[in-house]
Amino acid sequence: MELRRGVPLFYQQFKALLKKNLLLSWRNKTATFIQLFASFFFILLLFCIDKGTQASTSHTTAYKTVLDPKALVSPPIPPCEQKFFVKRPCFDFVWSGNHSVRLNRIVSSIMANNPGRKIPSSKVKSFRTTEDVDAWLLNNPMHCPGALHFKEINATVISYGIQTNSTPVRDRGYFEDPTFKFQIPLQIAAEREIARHIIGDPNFSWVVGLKEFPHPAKDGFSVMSTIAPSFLLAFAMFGFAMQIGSLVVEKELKLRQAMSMTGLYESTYWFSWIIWEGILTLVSSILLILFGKAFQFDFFNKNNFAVVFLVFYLFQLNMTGFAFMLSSFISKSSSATTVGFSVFIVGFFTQLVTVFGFPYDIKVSNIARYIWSLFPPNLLAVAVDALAEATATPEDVGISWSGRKRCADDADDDAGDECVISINDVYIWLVATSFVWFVLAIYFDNIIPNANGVRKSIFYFLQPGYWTGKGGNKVEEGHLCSCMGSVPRQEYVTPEDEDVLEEENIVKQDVTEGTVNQNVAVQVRGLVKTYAGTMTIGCCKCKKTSPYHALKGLWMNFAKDQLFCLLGPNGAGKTTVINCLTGVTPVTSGDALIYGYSIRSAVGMSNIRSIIGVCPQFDILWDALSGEEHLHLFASIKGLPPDTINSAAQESLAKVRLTESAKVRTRSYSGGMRRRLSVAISLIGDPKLIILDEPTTGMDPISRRHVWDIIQDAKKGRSIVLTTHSMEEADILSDRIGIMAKGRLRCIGNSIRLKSRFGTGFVTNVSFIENATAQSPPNATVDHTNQHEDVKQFFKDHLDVLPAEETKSFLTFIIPHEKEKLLTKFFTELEDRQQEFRIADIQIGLTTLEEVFLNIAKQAELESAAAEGRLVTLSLTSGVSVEIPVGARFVGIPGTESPENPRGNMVEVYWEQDDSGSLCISGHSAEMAVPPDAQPLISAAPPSDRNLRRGRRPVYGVVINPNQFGTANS
Ligand SMILES: Nc1ncnc2c1ncn2[C@@H]1O[C@H](COP(=O)(O)OP(=O)(O)OP(=O)(O)O)[C@@H](O)[C@H]1O
Repeated sequence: MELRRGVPLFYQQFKALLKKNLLLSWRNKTATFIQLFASFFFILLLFCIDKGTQASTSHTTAYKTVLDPKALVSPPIPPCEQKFFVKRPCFDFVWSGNHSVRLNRIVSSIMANNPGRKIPSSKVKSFRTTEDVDAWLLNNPMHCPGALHFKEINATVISYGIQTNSTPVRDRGYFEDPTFKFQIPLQIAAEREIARHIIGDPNFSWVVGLKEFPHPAKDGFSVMSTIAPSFLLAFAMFGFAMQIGSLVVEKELKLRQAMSMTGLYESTYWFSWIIWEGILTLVSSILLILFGKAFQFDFFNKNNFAVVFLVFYLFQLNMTGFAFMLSSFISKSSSATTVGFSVFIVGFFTQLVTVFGFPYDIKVSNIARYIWSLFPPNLLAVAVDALAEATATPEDVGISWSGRKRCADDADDDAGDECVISINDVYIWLVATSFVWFVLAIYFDNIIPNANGVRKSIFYFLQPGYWTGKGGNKVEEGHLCSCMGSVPRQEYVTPEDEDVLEEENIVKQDVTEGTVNQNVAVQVRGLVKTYAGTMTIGCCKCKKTSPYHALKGLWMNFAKDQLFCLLGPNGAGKTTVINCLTGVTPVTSGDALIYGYSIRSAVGMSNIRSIIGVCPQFDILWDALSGEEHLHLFASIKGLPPDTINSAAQESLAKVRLTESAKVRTRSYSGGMRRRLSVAISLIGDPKLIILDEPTTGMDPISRRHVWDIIQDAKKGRSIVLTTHSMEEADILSDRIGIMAKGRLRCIGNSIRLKSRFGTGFVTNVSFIENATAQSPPNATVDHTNQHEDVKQFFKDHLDVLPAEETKSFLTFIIPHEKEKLLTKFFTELEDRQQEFRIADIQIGLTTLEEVFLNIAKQAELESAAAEGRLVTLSLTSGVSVEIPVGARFVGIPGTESPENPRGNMVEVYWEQDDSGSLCISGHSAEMAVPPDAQPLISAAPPSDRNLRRGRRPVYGVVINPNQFGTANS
């Protein structure tokens, strides 16, 4: 099948990724809804705050333009209850001068003639003198808003004085004005009634009108310029945190790595995200303005639509770039909210500062302004402030499209030269910094180590190969701020195993002759992978790790049309081999050719990606996508022609028996189904090489057998590299097996060869005639012991072996390979005596692959322990403890020498591997005399004994070379 390449592939991948983003957003409806519609809630909040603010200033016309002020005509004395926070019982007024009859009459008239309301006598309190009133007011604060003090001078003159309660009392945000509310009505009433009394005309009157000045509206508290920037920033934070989360999740779950392994262009990846986020921000910006208009904000109604839209759209786009850049530094998606919140908090304060005028003022240096403008919330604040200013009063008309280039103060001639930034300048800043964020996002993404600790050099973009696509993909490992320790060269070690050596020589011959073997799918040429030790300098500590040789020089061929199985204990290096072959991790030295393409070349790797299918060790799937959608996505990324994608996906699903669950989201898949889908993804596009890293892990036996069938089927016409911990799987599926341990290939060959070379020998099961009693007289007892003893003796006499396992009905013997020549004759004779020994059946077979595996793993562990010189304490049954090297078999015990036994005693130590594969002592033999011909190999004591310095004196065993004496070594 011809796969797409170049621009058509870019477009196909772009469409597939856009569809994936659309599906993920659609499936994650709550988050998407919040991202798009959060503006509604913030606009609603702004509306409520605006209404609240208007209510709190409704008593004053200061914030309104007053052109034709209305007069307040002869205001009445208000009831005392209208005084803020008055205490009951309260009085509308108190007065002094009650000893005078005339004055009493005047006050009665004030009460009776109060416009609109007669004042009852219970609401007025009289005193004789001014001092009495003062004493009462002092003792009864807040019980009365005003006092009148009358004095009769003569028949035609009555003087009066007024007192008001001027304690500043605030209610719902504003202070009561005692002059207008209480003093002036009292004054008008007193003067009116005194005049009527003196003139003697009860209807004498005049009209007093109280009017404010006509005035322009005062600049007051503007919700849009003060609170709105923070609110709009908070609204943008939803999208911001989600964008970081989406990018980091794909990184964290290695989804991006899986797509890259399938051949995804880096440019497509970024482009698809930018376009998708661009669409979301476009919609949310339009919705924001529509909601603003719906709530009748002048800010949205009077300013030109395009002017306001561009502010919010460019700001949100800028925040997207900012989010992309920050996501490079974050490795856990759970941190996205924290980062979003932190940016909001910082933005909140810097916006406050911006609204107060810093640094967008002619007096502040340009440098400060440029630095300040790098933080997107500040640009939003300055733009929103300008737009709010332009619609602050009813007379303001807002900013038109053509007016976007004018500074807010330009209209004001006096302050015209003060303005430093127009809305148009904000646009330019937002566009320019968005571009910077996107470029930095790609740059940091390349130079900050990915989930596998791989990154590019900090100057990678200066390499011409990066731009031409030839060799510019060189990657490094380790953290940016880590000082890489020097990587020691991996010394060449000649393989001990003859098959491994032969394989190595075959590959080396190809390398020397420069030939590419046409029968070989993958040729591994001296692959070395060393994870460099790093020294990370933290704030208070320095963490140092030493280099680790994960692969120590692998030479092998994986033939075409064959399944090669890589086995090995945990940490052997299997996944590292796969990661090197798939370009996930760079190789330290050596190379590998996959169908002739080198994994070390960028061009080679891009060709390799189109011909391989990979099933990674852990399922790399989007929970919200279905099995079918996964296959469509990966098929598109791979470059399958669009008209074949659906059929290829259906075929792959059918192969792994997931057709019925094709439309079910993988969140609902069982572990086995997820694994099968991963296998299906690796099969899509008919790859020439399939790499399966533990494909059946976690599967039940039925699913496992089914996947084996799939693999058997897939073997036809292509090569498969399989790693597994299931020996049964390896035995059934493999054409060839390589067992690795500690980064080296330990053996290679087909299953039978490995078993015969590395197994302990032939397993022979002898089963006895069951229910022998049935053929014996009823009360006769069959002596199993005798039966068994005879057979045991027969094996002992002829092959010198004892049973490895014994039950009532069978005996199991392991016959070493060396005895192979004796076997034909031995079994013929045993069969002849079958009746005599009452043997029902004799079965003979090779030892299992598992045993081979365990032997190889144990051998590797022993070698490594010996090389590292690790010590462990052997506690003897005699009570003595000796320090011995891990893996030592025969150990002489110091202090057991005697005149009769001058060489002392030794024990044979039995080793086993614990769950983690490390060697541990399982027991030891009885003490025996060290044979005279045995040679001590080494003393376990290290040259400088730290324990001695601590005052303890450990006993060190003497390792004895088992080859130096005959009997013990058998
Ligand atoms: N990025 C890394 N940095 C340092 N050491 C690493 C890194 N990745 C792997 N290793 C080490 O390399 C060794 C080989 O690891 P690898 O994953 O290849 O083993 P494996 O044979 O696949 O094991 P398993 O069967 O558990 O998957 C291990 O000791 C591992 O700790």
